[in-house]
Amino acid sequence: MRRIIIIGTGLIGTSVALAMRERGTEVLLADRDAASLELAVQLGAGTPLPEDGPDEPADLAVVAVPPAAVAPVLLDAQKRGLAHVYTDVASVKAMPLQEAAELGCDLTSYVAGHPLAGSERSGPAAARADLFLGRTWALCPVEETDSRALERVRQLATACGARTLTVPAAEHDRAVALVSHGPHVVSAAMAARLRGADDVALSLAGQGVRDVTRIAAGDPRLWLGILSANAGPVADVLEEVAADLKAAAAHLREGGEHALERVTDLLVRGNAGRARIPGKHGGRQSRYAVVPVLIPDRPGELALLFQAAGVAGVNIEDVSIEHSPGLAVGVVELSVEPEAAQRLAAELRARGWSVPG
Ligand SMILES: NC(=O)c1ccc[n+]([C@@H]2O[C@H](COP(=O)([O-])OP(=O)(O)OC[C@H]3O[C@@H](n4cnc5c(N)ncnc54)[C@H](O)[C@@H]3O)[C@@H](O)[C@H]2O)c1
Ligand SMILES: O=C(O)C(=O)C[C@]1(C(=O)O)C=C[C@@H](O)C=C1
Repeated sequence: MRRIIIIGTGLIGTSVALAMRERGTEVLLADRDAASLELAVQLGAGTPLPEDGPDEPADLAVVAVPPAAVAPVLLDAQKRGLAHVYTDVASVKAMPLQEAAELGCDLTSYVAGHPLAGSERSGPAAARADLFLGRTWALCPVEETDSRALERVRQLATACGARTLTVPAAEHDRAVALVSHGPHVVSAAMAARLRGADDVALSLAGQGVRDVTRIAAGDPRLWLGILSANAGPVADVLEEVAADLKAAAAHLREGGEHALERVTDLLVRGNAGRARIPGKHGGRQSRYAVVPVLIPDRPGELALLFQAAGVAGVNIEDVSIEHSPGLAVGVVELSVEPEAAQRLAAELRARGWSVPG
């Protein structure tokens, strides 16, 4: 694709833009929020879409705004003739499709889409070009959809490193209620218990509670829009989870062999369900190697670490810090090109850093 337009330069829109820029596609960006647009431009995601549109329609326009804004933004883009083909990335599909039809959008050139990749963070600062690598990208064509439009959106997903799954919108929404929207609410319910947690409990927080609550950090406004647009299927999942939790609580209070067997049954069913999730721990594939470094909790340590990487001539592509409150050390994970990982580890060890593995 020669040129695409991204409307909505948040986490997903900017990530698509960065992925396509890496492949040499020209990207024109628009967002109603001037600061988001400016940051996306500074990150190298593309150039601002001129007020009066492009000189000729782009190959594709990606509408990357919250679910409730998809149909009106699509209608406006189509009226302005911004592109030949349009897609969106919203986490629900039936509602935007229905609203697009009601507003009189052209459904032949619009392919509803949803990349199953994201983050608990929002905005362009959290965007990354490799966000979609190895992930599934759902496409929900309708009867009216032009097959060439479908093919073009499939090309976009493939160019971003994802594999596509074509699925009817209603089926998509029921499926994501189970694998994405329900889990979000469950995570929020557990994380909400921590609001009143005391210092002892918080200092005992390990990886388990971090894993279970990571997605609870997501933007409540965006998530309310997602959940309310998929209310019935999400409520079905939550009722089943609630029934399991209620039964587990009752059996634990009751105690005794029989009751505890019922708790074991839930844990075993949990093992079986978890084992069915495809892929390596469901995690994002990355093209980078990760070098873990133990780092003392002292001012200036990170600066020294980055300086050592500079001396080794290694570019740090990404960095994350695992740090438990009150502990004197943390683990910094440096993401680097695979061929640079050994060189970096050797340089850091030579300078006295502890690099496990
Ligand atoms: N966050 C995730 O993990 C994730 C994953 C897959 C899909 N999605 C979907 O992607 C879409 C965007 O989510 P995000 O996480 O990138 O959100 P975000 O908040 O990071 O970005 C949304 C952007 O859309 C802009 N915007 C809102 N209304 C607009 C309008 N009318 N015109 C132009 N710009 C407008 C906002 O200013 C913002 O910059 C949502 O539909 C969401 O359901 C999110
Ligand atoms: O990894 C995360 O942080 C996400 O929440 C991503 C996630 C998901 O549930 O998998 C969340 C919502 C999107 O619609 C797609 C992906």
